[in-house]
Amino acid sequence: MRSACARERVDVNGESGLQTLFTTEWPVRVHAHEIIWEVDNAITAALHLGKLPPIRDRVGSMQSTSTSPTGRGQLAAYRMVALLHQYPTISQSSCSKTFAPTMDAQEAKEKGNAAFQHENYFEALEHYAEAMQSDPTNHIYPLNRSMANLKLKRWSEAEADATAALQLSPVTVKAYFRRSVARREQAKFEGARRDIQDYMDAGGDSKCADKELVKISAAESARTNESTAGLQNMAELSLASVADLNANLPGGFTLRPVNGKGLGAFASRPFRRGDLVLTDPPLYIVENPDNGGRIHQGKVITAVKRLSAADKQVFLSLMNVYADTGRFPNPILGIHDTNAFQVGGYDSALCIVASRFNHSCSPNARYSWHAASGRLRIYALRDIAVGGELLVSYISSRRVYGSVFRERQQRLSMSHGFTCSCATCTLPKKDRLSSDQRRKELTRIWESIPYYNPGQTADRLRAIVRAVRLLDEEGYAADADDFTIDAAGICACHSDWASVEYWAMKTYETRVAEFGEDSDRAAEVRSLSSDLRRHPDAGTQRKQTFLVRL
Ligand SMILES: C[S@@+](CC[C@H](N)C(=O)[O-])C[C@H]1O[C@@H](n2cnc3c(N)ncnc32)[C@H](O)[C@@H]1O
Repeated sequence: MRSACARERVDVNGESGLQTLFTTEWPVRVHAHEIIWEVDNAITAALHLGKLPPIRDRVGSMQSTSTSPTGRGQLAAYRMVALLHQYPTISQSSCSKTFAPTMDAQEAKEKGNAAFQHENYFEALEHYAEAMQSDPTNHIYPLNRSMANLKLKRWSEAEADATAALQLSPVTVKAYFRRSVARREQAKFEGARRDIQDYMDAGGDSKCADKELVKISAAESARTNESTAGLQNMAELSLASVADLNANLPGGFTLRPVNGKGLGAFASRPFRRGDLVLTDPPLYIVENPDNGGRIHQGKVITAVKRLSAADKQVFLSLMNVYADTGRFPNPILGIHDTNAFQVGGYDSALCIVASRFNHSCSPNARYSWHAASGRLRIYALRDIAVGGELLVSYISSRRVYGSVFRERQQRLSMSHGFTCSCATCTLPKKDRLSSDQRRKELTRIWESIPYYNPGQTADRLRAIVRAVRLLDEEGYAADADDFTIDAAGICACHSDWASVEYWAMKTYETRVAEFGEDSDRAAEVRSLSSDLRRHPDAGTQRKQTFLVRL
């Protein structure tokens, strides 16, 4: 064990304390928590002494040269670097503020504790989040929030909070324990066991540790016996939670874990192009400011707070892709942003079941808002066999089929917070380049269409045919109507009524299959052929018959 004398030195002078820490030959039996305790202490002292910058430099250089024979000194160094990253901009004058929790934070924590005692875990989450915002240096707030998240079975959030508590204070025994539970529930057994080891190293209760290790082993063997295909990849939800979710689905598909994407929806019956897969009433709808560029945070929070307890629970079971990023300190906003659909112009709606559908850059299904019934619908864009994943596109038509791999990756990462791993984005390089070529050509055609002069109408129609074929080759089963509607219009200018009929019918069929017969989009083109006959541009060009067809 370390001598009391060394510990005193750490207490009074962060810098020399650290020097002691990293130049001492550590006996093998020294526990990690002791080193970490020292490191934590040294940082505190350094902050008070205003000696943070020299310590930061020193740790940087010591990281790779720790003298600990057990490797634990190195672990401590890494944790220390993590800790220092929390304070990169702290000036000497702000040190005391950093370590003196504000009244607001304390008050929020107490409100959180009161809510927790009354089993209002959801409310507790919010108070702890407020406390964390007012005082991001106090490990107790994320620690408490991790417990509230455990009660709500929000395992990945509980794990993230426990990690945050440990980054702020690496000897928080409870945080190791809570993180182990959260990891066990997510089937991260190795991490869960490591946490229990750290829990014991940090002085945790050995009986509790033993019980938890038994639970980890039981969960692991239950999982090994689990025969359902795909469950091996499950990282977000426990088996029981997935079963609960499946019990409440409308039919036609089930939810299953998909590698690296959380859950996804898989067909449990065959679908034909145009079949209605789902009609989903929103939990809530909020108006977004600035034409949908940003979410209206206050309105979202109010809408969620007004939900029934059961609906709140369902809401909280949804994915929060921002949980570990700090982009949305309030998890409500992170969940909303991950899952909400833009509907009816610039509003956003949260639909529980539809939210489980993953994105593809070559989707086989599409969501559309049916304003008359106030429901979000999902239609099959292609025939889908039993077992196929139902995939929608989260970004609008031309932005998907007209964008190459890199542009789509960037767009989805910026606007939706994830790196797309759909089948198109993970094609082997050669095939991906071909896909990029097709999408570039689609953009070129789209941009060139308005510039064909009246003498080149046959070429314009041929370009439209080429575009529809490219969509098909690309496995992109939507949006042919973007092109066919133009073909109908241009044929009307030349009074080619047979062609108008043909292209108008193609456009209508697409809209019916993709949005439903009773949709506004289908209604817009239902009488396209007769509308075009009356259109002011009809017959304005030399009469001509075109035989260009798909
Ligand atoms: C609306 S949720 C979809 C359902 C989600 N998979 C679940 O488990 O609840 C959106 C999240 O799913 C994941 N996801 C969906 N499509 C994806 C894709 N093509 N590639 C990678 N992750 C995807 C991302 O984490 C994204 O933030």
